[in-house]
Amino acid sequence: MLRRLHSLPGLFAALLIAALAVTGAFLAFDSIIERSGATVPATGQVTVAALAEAVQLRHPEVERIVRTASGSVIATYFEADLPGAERVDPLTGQALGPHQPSNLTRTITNLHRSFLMGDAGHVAAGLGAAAMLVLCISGAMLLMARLGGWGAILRPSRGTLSQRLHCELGRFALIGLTLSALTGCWMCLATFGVLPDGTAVDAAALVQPSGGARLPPGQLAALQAVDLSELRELTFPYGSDLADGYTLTTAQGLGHIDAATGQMLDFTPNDLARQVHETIIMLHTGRGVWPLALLLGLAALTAPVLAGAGGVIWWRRRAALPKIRQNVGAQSADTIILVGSEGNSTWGFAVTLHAALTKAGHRVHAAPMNSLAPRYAKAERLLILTATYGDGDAPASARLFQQRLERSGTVMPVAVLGFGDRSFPQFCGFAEEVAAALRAKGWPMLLDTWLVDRQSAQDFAAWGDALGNAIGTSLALAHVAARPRTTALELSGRVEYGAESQTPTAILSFVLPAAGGFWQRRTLPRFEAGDLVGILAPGADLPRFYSLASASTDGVLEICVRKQPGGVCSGFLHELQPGGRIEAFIRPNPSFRPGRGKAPVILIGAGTGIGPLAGFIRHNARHRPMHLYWGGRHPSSDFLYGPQLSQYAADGRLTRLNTAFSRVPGGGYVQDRLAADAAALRDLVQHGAQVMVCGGRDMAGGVARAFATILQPLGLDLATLKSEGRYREDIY
Ligand SMILES: Cc1cc2nc3c(=O)[nH]c(=O)nc-3n(C[C@H](O)[C@H](O)[C@H](O)COP(=O)(O)O)c2cc1C
Repeated sequence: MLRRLHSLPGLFAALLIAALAVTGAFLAFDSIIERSGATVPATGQVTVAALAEAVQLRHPEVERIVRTASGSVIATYFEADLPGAERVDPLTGQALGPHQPSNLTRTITNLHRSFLMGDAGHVAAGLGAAAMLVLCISGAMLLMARLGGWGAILRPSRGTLSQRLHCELGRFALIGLTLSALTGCWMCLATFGVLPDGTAVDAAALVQPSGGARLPPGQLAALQAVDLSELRELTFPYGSDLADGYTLTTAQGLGHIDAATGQMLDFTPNDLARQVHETIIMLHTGRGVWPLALLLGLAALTAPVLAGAGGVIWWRRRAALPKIRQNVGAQSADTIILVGSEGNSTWGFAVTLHAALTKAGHRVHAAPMNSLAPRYAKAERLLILTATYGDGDAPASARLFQQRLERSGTVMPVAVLGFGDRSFPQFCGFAEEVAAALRAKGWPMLLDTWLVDRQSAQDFAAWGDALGNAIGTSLALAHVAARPRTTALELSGRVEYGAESQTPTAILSFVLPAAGGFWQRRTLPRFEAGDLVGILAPGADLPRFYSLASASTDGVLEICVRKQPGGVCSGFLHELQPGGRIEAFIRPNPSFRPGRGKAPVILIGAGTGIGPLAGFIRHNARHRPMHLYWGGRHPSSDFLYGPQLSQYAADGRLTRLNTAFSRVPGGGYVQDRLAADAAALRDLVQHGAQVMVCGGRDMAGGVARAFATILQPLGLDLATLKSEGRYREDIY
């Protein structure tokens, strides 16, 4: 709901808001420029009386003196019956030059207020401000949910470039945009009289002027008592009409002054509505308060970029979701299917289940797990299908589920089906965690938690039978996995290692095959080091995933593959000769990338885990401190990337290389090197270092234990570091 609330007005109002924001930014910077060019006397330095006298000496037929919010003083007058206007030096009352309001500023002001369309435009601008307010509030809540609460407001954001851009800019501009939107709504409502603006009506003076001979303005006591900084506008008495007096508008109110006695005849102070309205205008425009104008202007400039990045995120999310036919609304469905997926294969199973239940006469709603609603009006059961990622962690579309479950007020029979891979120790760990959380909240279980290994269609069909029995509907779940869309790549080079230690390992480089036709891809799909490539070996239904050691900007797709005993895909890749082809697709892995900034990075890996770590170092063009701890068997047979690492250390991309070889006399493992370097590592952590671990499960376990010990004296633990995104793992 929150996401929809954030994306729908975002999409509809993107153009409207972008126009308001760009024009608003122009006006904010325009006011800063005007302010920087204006001379502003100190309080107490100049009285309105002195200025009025100086101006009238030069222009006997002066009509009005106006002081703008930016501090500029403008005088209007008649000379030989022709109207004139000039800018006035507030210190001396001397002319600074003719006053020529900029046409551009006027046009942009009107564009900003009403899109040059009168009342209809005012309404559109008001709706734009309202949409922006909804976006700011829903965006702030989404941001908090993403970062992990208000306490984590400064935590670095993660995700794709557009997600990070949207988060970081949104966080920077939140206060400015919210202020602009809120005050913009207020001003629009005030324009149409829905809210009071307390506009003072200049009625004639309540007390009649004496009608005597006029004194020079410099001698009028009521004007002598007003400091220039208080002035808004001073209207001079008309021509020779002795019954006419001065009208003075100040920050406090409006009064009339007898031109002969210099006495204030009456004074109407601004009422509360006027004071509030003026404060709102100041908060909206930043006029007179240049740091606020700067904040508002910069915040407004981010709005078009936020809209663009938000649009990309929305489009990607939409494109990634499978199209489900006859997906009933959440509040009308009798069966809710919630899906936790990262690579979308679980969605394929959900579609099969949805179709079977719909065919059996149920009204079914399917959605990501993150969309768990606080209540469902008609639902009789909830079916959760979820994959597991990381080391027993939630997939992307389920990260908010447990938080939402905590707040949910609903309870109904539920069944959890886990999707995972038995080669991971936390087999379907997240599904088990979700089932336990539901039980703890008192949700009755329709079935025990079932687990599906490696997307097995048989496991799924068996669960379908059990579910059918439990709900009294016969379900035949025949799932045929959709083959991912792949790109053909050609092996361009291989470097082999590990022959002596009986661990054949190869660094394989792939390129696009030479163009074979107009329709063939000409550039590599986009990826970064640390992303995953799924490779479908000939005849295999399921892809094997490898961490990428290169980025697409390198022009090659590079992976490190160790030959597994009996491994279909690793065997196929090791047999592949230059020119041989693979079918591959990219799976972004944004959670395994060095965070932004200059903080040091501690890279830890063993064996082929060096792949993405070497990629990170290769792309460390800014020479941010990078410390590599890597473990292998023997330096002469399997020192992967040995020559490149020496090169990186020499040119400054790698700060320190620490290797541990297990098959040399007195050798050890990478965690031993960490323990020996505990003090230096603690120092790096204290300087904000991020730790990135890549490699096999046993190594990762040993590293985690070693690091927990290293952190202890700092009063830190791994869980804290992980929650801050400073301890990231890519384990296989
Ligand atoms: C990087 C990565 C980490 C994984 N971690 C686990 C895990 O800890 N436990 C598990 O059972 N399966 C794990 N898996 C396997 C996935 O859960 C499994 O392939 C699932 O079917 C993927 O579903 P999806 O395509 O809908 O995301 C992992 C897969 C990948 C690519």
